[in-house]
Amino acid sequence: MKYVIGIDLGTSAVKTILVDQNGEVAAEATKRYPLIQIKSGYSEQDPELWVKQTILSLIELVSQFHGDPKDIEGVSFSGQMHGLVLLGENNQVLRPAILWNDTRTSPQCELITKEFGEEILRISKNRVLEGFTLPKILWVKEHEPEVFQQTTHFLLPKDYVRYRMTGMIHSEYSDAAGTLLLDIAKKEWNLEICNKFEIPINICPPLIESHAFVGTLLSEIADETGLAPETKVFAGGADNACGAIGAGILSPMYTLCSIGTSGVILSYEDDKERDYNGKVHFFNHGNPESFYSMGVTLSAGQSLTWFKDTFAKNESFEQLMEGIDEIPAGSNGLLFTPYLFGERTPYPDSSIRASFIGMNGTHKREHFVRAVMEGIIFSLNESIEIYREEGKTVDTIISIGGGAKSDVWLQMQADIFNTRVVKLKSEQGPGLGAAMLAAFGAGWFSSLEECANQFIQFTDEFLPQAEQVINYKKLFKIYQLIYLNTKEISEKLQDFRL
Ligand SMILES: Nc1ncnc2c1ncn2[C@@H]1O[C@H](COP(=O)(O)OP(=O)(O)O)[C@@H](O)[C@H]1O
Ligand SMILES: O=C(CO)[C@@H](O)[C@H](O)COP(=O)(O)O
Repeated sequence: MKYVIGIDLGTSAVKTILVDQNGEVAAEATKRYPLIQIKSGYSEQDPELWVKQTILSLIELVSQFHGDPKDIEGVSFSGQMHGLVLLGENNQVLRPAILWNDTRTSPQCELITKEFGEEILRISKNRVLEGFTLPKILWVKEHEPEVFQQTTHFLLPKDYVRYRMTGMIHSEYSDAAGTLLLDIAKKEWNLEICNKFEIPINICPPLIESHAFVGTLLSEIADETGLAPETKVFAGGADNACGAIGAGILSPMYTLCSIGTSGVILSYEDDKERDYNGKVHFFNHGNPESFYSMGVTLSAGQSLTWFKDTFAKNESFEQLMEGIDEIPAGSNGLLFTPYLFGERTPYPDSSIRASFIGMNGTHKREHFVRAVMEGIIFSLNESIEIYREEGKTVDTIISIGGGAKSDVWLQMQADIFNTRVVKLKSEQGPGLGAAMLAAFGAGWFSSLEECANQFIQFTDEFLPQAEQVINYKKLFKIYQLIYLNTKEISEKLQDFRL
C-alpha cells in the first residue's frame, strides 16, 4: 500500500495526516503554536516555530506508521492564507510573519483603495482589505524601511515551510490569489500594481500549479522526520482551496462551511468572469483552471477559543459545551457578534468589535457559550444570504474545520442556514485536500475529481428543524441590527484599546 501526507499549516496548529491509496486516514498528529498579539489589531507568528512544529508533527506521524517509509510517496501542503513572510539575503527571515487576521494596515488600505482600488478589483477580483498581503508589504515599507530594503523575496506561510523542506522557492496560484498582486485570470504577478506601489516584481516568487512537483525532501529533513529522502513534495494550496478540494467542492453542487480560527462560506465558480463586485473574495482554486468565491468571518472558531481560554481555561471544548443543547434558540435573549478582530464579510470593517447584547440576571455560563456559537453561525449566514441574493442555490453544506467536531454546532448550522449539513469522516478537510494534491501530483489519479471519488467519505447529516428555522430567522434579523448600532460605539472606543 502507498501513502501520501497532507500538512495543514493552520493558524492555531499544524495538523498532519497520513492517507493511504483508498483515502483512509492511517495516522494524524497536531502541534500547536501561539499567536503573538502585542497590540490590539496586531497578529504575528514566528515562521521558525511553524517549521519546528511541522517537523515534530511529522516525527509523531511517522512514528505511528509501521510500514516502510519509502511507501510514503508524496507530501503536500495547505496553509493559512495571506500572511507575509519576508526573506533577505541567504533567505533568512527578516521579521515575524504578519498574519491574515492582523488589521494594522487600515491606512495602507485607504491609500491603495484611493489610488488604485478599482484597478485592483478588476485585476485581482478582490477588494482591498487589511488581511491581504499587499497592504502588509506597504506597512513594512513605511514603518520598517530597512527591512523592506533587505527583502529579496516575500513568501506565504506554507510556501515558507515548503521552502525549508525542499530548498526551493515558489508560490502557487491559489495562495498567490490572496495577495492582491496576482492577475487572477491571467495567472501572473501584475507589473502595473507592483510598479504603482514601487514593489520590485522580482520579490514575488515564481508561480506553479498546486499539484506541481517541486522536488524531494532535503536530506536533513528526511533524517529528522524519518521520511525517505526520495519523498516527493508537491506545491499545495491555500487552506480554503484545500478545504474545498478535501470536501469535494469541485463543482457548483455543494457549498462549504469551514469553522477554523476564521470561518468561511465557500462556493465553486465555473465562470472566471463572475462579478460579485468585491462583496465576497474571488480566488483561483487548487483544481487547475477553476475558481471559488467565499465570505469570511474573521473570528469564528477563535471567538469560542477566546471564551474558553478566558473563562474555562482548563476545560475541554466538550466540557465547555455541556448543557447547551437544552437551551432554546436565542440563548434566552442573549446575542453575540464575533467581531473580536474586526470583520470582513459582509462588513469590511477593522474597527468594529464584538458584543454580548441582552444579558440579564438569569443567564449562566452555558447561555454565553450558546450565544457565542449562535453568533458565529449568524455571521456566516450573512455570507449565505449574499449568495442567495446573487441567485445561487444553497441547499447542501459540507462542514469542515475544528467546529465540525461538535454535533450541536452542526445542527445549529442546519437550523440557521436552513440547509442540509453534511459532515466528513475526517473533519480535517484542508489536510485531506493537501493529501489529495499529493496523490494527484504523484499520478495516482488522472484528476482531482477522480481522487475525490476515492478519498472523500461523508458520515452524518443534519437536517433543518422547522420550528428552529422560524425562530432563527427572527433572531437573525435582530442580530443584523447589532452591527449597525455598535459601529459608532466601536469607533469611539478605539482610542482606549491597547
Ligand atoms: N471539540 C470541539 N468542538 C467544537 N469546536 C471545536 C472543538 N475543538 C476545536 N474547536 C474549534 O475549532 C477551532 C480550530 O479549528 P481548526 O480547523 O483546527 O483551526 P485552524 O485551521 O485555524 O488552526 C477552534 O478555534 C475551536 O473553536
Ligand atoms: O484569511 C483567511 C481567508 O481569506 C483565513 O481563512 C485564513 O486562510 C486562515 O484560515 P484558518 O486558520 O482559520 O483555517
